Amino acid sequence: MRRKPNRPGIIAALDTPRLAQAESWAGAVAPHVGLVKVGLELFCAEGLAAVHRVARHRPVFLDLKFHDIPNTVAGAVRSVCAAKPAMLTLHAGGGAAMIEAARRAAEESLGEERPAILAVTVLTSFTAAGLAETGVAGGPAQQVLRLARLALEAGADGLVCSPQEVSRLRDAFGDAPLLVVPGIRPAGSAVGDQARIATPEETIAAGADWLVIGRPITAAADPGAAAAAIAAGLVEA
Ligand SMILES: O=c1ccn([C@@H]2O[C@H](COP(=O)(O)O)[C@@H](O)[C@H]2O)c(=O)[nH]1
Repeated sequence: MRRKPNRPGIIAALDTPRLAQAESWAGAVAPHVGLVKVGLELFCAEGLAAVHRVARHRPVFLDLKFHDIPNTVAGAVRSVCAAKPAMLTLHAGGGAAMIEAARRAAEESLGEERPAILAVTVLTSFTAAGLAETGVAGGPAQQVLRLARLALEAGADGLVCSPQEVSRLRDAFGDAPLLVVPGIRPAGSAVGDQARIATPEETIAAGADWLVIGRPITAAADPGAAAAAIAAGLVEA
């Protein structure tokens, strides 16, 4: 299982349906990032082949956000373990039994080499109002803490949360959980569909382990240079 990084790092999100594009980005950013992300867009187009191919550049954060009955999620985890991702995600809202089944399946598939199991708490695109529309009152921070406790008690190795919950999670759960954080926007970059955001430096200062960064890198004229600039900012921070 992938342990905590020696220092906080970047996961570059390769969000494209084209494997050739993903490989080109992976090659360009590899010197500046710790992992590359394969998400739904690339996986639905190219499947496990994409994980094998981009893993030639950096270890893979497989962000498919499983959310189904425990037996189905366990089967999905066994299937993706064939490509040996370093980390995979599921929705904490799938419940304790689902998370326990996922961890067991990963352990049975790969033993010590298993991927870290990360539980997605509240998507970074949610505002408090949007979350209330789904029937969750009390706001994102409260719901993130509730789901984080459930997920960690069920055996998750870490959490996916927004930059705005990182320090509260550290206060509540200490240093041990891996905190993997999207919703990162360097000063001046387009916010897009993200809602709960912060800069890379603010997020590291709050206690994140990994920053998941997509469009601020991949939409840049030179993705390698964009990743290098963000990484340099983190070293200074
Ligand atoms: O709550 C979440 C969980 C996952 N993501 C993923 O992170 C990247 C962010 O990309 P940007 O282009 O930097 O917005 C993307 O792949 C999401 O699927 C997230 O944003 N929020």
